[in-house]
Amino acid sequence: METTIQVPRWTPTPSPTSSPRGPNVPRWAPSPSPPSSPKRAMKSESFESNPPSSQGGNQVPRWNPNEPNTSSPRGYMQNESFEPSSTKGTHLPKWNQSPSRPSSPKRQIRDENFDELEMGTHLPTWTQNLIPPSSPKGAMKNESLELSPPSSPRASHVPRWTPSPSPSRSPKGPSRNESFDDLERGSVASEEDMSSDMEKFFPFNSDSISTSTRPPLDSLLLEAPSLRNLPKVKTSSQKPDVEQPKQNKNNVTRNIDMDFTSKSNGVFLTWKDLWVTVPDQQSGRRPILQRLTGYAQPGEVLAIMGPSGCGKSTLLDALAGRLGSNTRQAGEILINGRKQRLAFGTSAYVTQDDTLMTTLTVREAVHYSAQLQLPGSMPTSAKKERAEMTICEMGLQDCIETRIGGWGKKGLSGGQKRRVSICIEILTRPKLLFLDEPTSGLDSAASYHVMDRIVKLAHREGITVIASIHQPSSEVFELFHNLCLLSSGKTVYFGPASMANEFFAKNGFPCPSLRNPSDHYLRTINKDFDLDIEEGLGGATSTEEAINILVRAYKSSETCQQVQGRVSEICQQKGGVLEKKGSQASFATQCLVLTKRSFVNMYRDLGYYWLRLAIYIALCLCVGTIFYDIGFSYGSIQARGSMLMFVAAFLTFMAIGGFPSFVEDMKIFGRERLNGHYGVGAFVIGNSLSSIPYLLMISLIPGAIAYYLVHLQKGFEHFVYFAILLFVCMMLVESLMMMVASIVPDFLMGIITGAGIQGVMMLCGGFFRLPNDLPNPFWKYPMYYIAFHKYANQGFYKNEFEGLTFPNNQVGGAPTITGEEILQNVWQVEMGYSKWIDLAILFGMVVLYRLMFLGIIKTVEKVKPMIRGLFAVPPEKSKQILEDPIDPQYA
Ligand SMILES: Nc1ncnc2c1ncn2[C@@H]1O[C@H](COP(=O)(O)OP(=O)(O)OP(=O)(O)O)[C@@H](O)[C@H]1O
Repeated sequence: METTIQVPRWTPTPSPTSSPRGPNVPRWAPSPSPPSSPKRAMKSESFESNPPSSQGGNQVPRWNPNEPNTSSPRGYMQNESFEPSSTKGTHLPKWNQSPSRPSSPKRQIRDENFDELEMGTHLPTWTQNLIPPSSPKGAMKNESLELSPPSSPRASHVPRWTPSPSPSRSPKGPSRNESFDDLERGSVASEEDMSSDMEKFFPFNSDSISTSTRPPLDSLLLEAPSLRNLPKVKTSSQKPDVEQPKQNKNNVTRNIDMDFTSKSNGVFLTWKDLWVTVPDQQSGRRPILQRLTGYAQPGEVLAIMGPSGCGKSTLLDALAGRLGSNTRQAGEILINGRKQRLAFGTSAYVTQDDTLMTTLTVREAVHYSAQLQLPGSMPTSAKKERAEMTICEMGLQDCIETRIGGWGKKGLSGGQKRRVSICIEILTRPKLLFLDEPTSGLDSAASYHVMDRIVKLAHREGITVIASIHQPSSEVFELFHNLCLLSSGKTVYFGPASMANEFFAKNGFPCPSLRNPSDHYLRTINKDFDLDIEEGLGGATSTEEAINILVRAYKSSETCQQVQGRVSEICQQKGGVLEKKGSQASFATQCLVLTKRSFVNMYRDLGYYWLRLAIYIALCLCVGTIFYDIGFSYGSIQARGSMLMFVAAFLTFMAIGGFPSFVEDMKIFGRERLNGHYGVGAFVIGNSLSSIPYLLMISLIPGAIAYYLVHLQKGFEHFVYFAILLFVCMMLVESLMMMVASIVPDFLMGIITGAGIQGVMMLCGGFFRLPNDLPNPFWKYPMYYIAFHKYANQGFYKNEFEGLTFPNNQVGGAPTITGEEILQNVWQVEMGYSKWIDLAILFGMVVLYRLMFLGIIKTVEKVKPMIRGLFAVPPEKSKQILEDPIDPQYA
């Protein structure tokens, strides 16, 4: 029987884009020995079936496609018997072990089974390297194999993670079989160019860079001209103008000038000896991050991984300048080698919780965001186009018309919301992108595609991406350039993601065959459940010990030194000052878009105004029927006063009902403000203008019901004044609540605070205690004059009583009493100015309160970093001040 080398159809990764981390250490190492020895082949198998011991971990052999294992039929037989029926179930497929194969009948059978198994999937480009270039049958076989039907139950043996050497880096690449070259020429060329481009600024090993092929959809979406107004990293079609450095695993001493030239607009972020502590009852302060050093650079994705609570989000917050006020930070964070302030438009941050406007559809949310952020010079159609493309990039086209939904009303799923949040932040292609758990809530395929898009975007646009991630699949893990692995705030590993496996293996914790590497790392260093780890040191090592071994090993490793060297290089270079990525839309556009968006939100959110309208109507019907046709008797003087007081105090007090919705708006504002979408001024104007129609509606409809049922003073102008005054009072209460929200962002606490403030104002507003009876100095001066109820009462009273005459029941008095006399003597109203002045004062208070809101936000923005700066500890002192007393050996 003629034996022909066959290439299995099985592909290591689900999509052609996911290939290529060269240096990933394969679980199985086929031929560390001279290829001619049959015994060697057996050796390699026995090595595979028994995971390396801790000592052996240092010597994880690498698969080498260039090392032919040509002459051992026995070797292949051994391989065969070993592989498919193995109870271990964790072996790599045989073909992976034997880059070049001699004639073997068994081989033929085996390969056919694999072909059956994998029919329908495309032959990965790298498998071509297994075919000896001299074999004329290789091409024929490959073609015929495409037709083999799938049936094998061996699917369960398909490994999840394989080394996937990149075709672009294979020395055998050029001799690939013709048919495949035709199929994949474009993508291979692209990969090669991308790879060479990346090599320039990757310090460790150019082999380890993810160089994925670009699917047609992606090129359609991401290469659109409208997406390219930011300076770009060289892409596949562009040749680097600087000669590439030689591929060198430990090459960190590259020309940094070149980095900054080719990425002049990119952001190099470095942190050195970074500590973050929080107050702790027992020990004063507790370290969350301990002496972290690292860097992130343009075009690359740094993944921060570690067990839950290890400090991933804290690291992101520290780097993004968003630490909580109770934290203290020490160490140095530099942007392009300079001390610069982040946040407020210099970077984009997708936080863990999705703060989105729940009433909007996906399309609306992204469109509004595009209009808010993209330059005014860009035509509206181009903005829309970019929004649509970004939605498609994140795979949201099917739910584009679905409302985001939230509390009480289900809309998008958690994973879909995540993607909307990412969409909004990548619209402008920010230079620095922080992603906190970008794949949480996503299935593995969605996670892969989302991360793949982000990696490609980062590469093409020169974006520096730092992402915290919980448990990436092996395919997602392969996409990352660098990995920062934390445990209890300490660095377990920082370096190329592709070399982490080697690091773990070297230090006695090799990743078992077929286990997802990220799973393995997390299992090894998660001490929350303090289980003995299964592998490494024979299962006798506690997690705590394992962490300590790894932390220590990392500190003394060459990788650590390289990282520190790289950080120093970047710091010395002093790159450009970070430009604000913030909105490029004009202030007028921002106001307009925010007004529109807010108006739509208020319209769709029942709790904002519609519920209030219903309750106001009900209340006004109550008032109208209780005080129905109030008349002009002497007793009606008191009744009018009470009814008007209820309107001024209680109807306006009800404006508090919209506070929860406003707090949600504030959260969105907070996120968008920090990411530089717009400023406080635009938000205040947008919110004020959008609420006017609703407040007018609430003032007019319920106001009319109350006014005309009670038969207050006749004359349309009196009703108009009544309605306007009610409207201004409601705006005023909303402004007051805005101020409260800026200080107390929790809605329950905010409502209590707001209600308390209004209660005090009501008390000293001149109704429950007449102005002249209010105790001096506090209640009369200044409280009576501060309380808006004073002006509201006076306005309503003047509007109602002026011009009326009542019978006088008082003994010895005049038969009648005028409205002016009542105002002066009964209600003790200041008569020196007209009711319109009261209205103007109230309107002035609305403006003042909103300005105060603006002032508070601005002040907090300015003062917070100053306070943080005061408490921050310079790097040289950080060690003495914040040294961890619990674990001094690692400090
Ligand atoms: N401002 C703070 N005040 C008090 N403790 C804090 C503060 N910020 C973070 N911590 C604590 O620091 C630890 C790390 O928190 P962090 O949110 O960074 O963890 P994480 O790794 O992102 O976790 P997860 O993956 O679950 O989101 C937690 O124990 C948390 O309670």
